[in-house]
Amino acid sequence: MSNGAVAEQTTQCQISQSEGTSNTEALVMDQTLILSMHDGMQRLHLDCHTDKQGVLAWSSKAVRASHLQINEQDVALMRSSEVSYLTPAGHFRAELDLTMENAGQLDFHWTPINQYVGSLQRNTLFVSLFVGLCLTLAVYVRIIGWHLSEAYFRLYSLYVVSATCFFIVQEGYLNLFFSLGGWQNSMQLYLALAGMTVFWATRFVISLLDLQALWPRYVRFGLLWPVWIVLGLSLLPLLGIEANGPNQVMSWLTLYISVGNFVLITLALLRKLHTAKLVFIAKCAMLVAMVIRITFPYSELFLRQYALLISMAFEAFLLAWATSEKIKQLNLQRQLAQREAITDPLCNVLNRRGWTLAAEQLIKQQQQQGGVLLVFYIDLNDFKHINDQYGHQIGDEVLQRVADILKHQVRDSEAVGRLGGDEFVVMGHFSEQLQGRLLYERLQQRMGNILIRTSAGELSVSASAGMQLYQESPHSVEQVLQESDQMMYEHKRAIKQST
Ligand SMILES: Nc1nc2c(ncn2[C@@H]2O[C@H](COP(=O)(O)OP(=O)(O)OP(=O)(O)O)[C@@H](O)[C@H]2O)c(=O)[nH]1
Repeated sequence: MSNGAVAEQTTQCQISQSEGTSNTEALVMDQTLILSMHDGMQRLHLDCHTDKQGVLAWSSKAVRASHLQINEQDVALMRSSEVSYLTPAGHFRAELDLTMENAGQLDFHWTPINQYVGSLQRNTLFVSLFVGLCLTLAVYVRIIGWHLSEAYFRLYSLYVVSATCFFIVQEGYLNLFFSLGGWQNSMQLYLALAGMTVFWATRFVISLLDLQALWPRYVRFGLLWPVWIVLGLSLLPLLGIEANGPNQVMSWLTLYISVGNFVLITLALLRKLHTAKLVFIAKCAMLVAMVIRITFPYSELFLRQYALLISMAFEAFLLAWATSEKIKQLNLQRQLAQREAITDPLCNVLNRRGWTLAAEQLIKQQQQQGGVLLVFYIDLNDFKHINDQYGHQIGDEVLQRVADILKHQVRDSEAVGRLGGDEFVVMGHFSEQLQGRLLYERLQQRMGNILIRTSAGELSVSASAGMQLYQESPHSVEQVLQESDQMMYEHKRAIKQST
């Protein structure tokens, strides 16, 4: 026998499905052996030679129960995320009893102990990092959205937490804390978490992209109803109802919902919907990881496990980003709506409501800081005549031009408003009385006789003005308006009497 053959014999197990048969398969240390198994209970006989301690393990989830005897002694399970047994150095014979949930392939790994412990620790660190990241994002988004009524904050957290828990259970990480075969390995828990993940994921995406507003019928009957059915079916085993039929329906419905969801996200992307790009990239990352996992179930650890984990964390991050983008967009819309609510659309100055709010602020400012308040109230003279003679559109141009002139004369801190019709009002707060008077004179001079260029030619417009200078803060905006309106009216009467 050559040296090579001796070395080979010292590090491998011969595995047979019945004792004494010559029909054996070789499990070489540090390599994977895939065996075809039928469902139900079966016994494997192992005849092993090795010069170092090893760990015998498999990652298939089809094994419901296992029991190993080495040299007729029971071997206890190692506490690890996967089912694993410590094997001794030297020559030993072993019997491995396996109960398979269904027929299929089983991947055996037999790894030297030092290598196994190293990879286990690396694995645990890696998983903790990504699971920690996902859960932190879920909590963070929930805290940010706590006081906001938008549903997608809650839905995001529920989705990410369900998906992370599903991953933890599926990969067997709870086996590190609880003895194997306990509740954490139950099919009920696995199905319930799968159902919840599909449910919250679908509802989150629908809510974030407002898909129901775009395709109300399809989203309602084609996605929301099926997703409720999936959730219901996934919870059936928890109520003690276990059957293969509902599980199959759930699998097919889940596939249909995922495809439907993906199609709508793609359509939303094509419509250039806000945040659709981020959601699309996130879903593509998950899709690629899942395809890899399904296509290469026995590939190396990175592809089998980490690809899904990294995609999950990447997806959680992108969806959190999409959620914050959505909030930014909503805030912008709100600000715009608030601005619109206080702005005069024709003249782009404050409307009565906006001006009243600004005036209240200026009165408060004077109460706190002292100084004077100037109020300048104008009403165009015979504006009706302009409308009648040149038309409403030219009238509008005149009003816009008057508003422009007023805005140009004042600082940003002064409130310029159109109270309605051809009435405008300016209010400013000044630390010195002189500053207020100077503005008044400037406005009065500018508004005395205005030449306005319109599309009907140059028009001469005049205005009556009322001015009030308050050294003591007025009681209310109404008082200010009443008094300055009165002054303006007197001015107008004087003009009319003189003509
Ligand atoms: N073009 C235009 N006209 C408006 C608008 N709002 C009100 N008006 C007109 O403004 C005119 C205001 O008429 P009055 O309040 O009688 O004022 P006036 O013609 O300037 O007369 P006196 O104030 O007495 O000098 C009315 O004919 C309204 O129809 C608007 O947004 N655009």
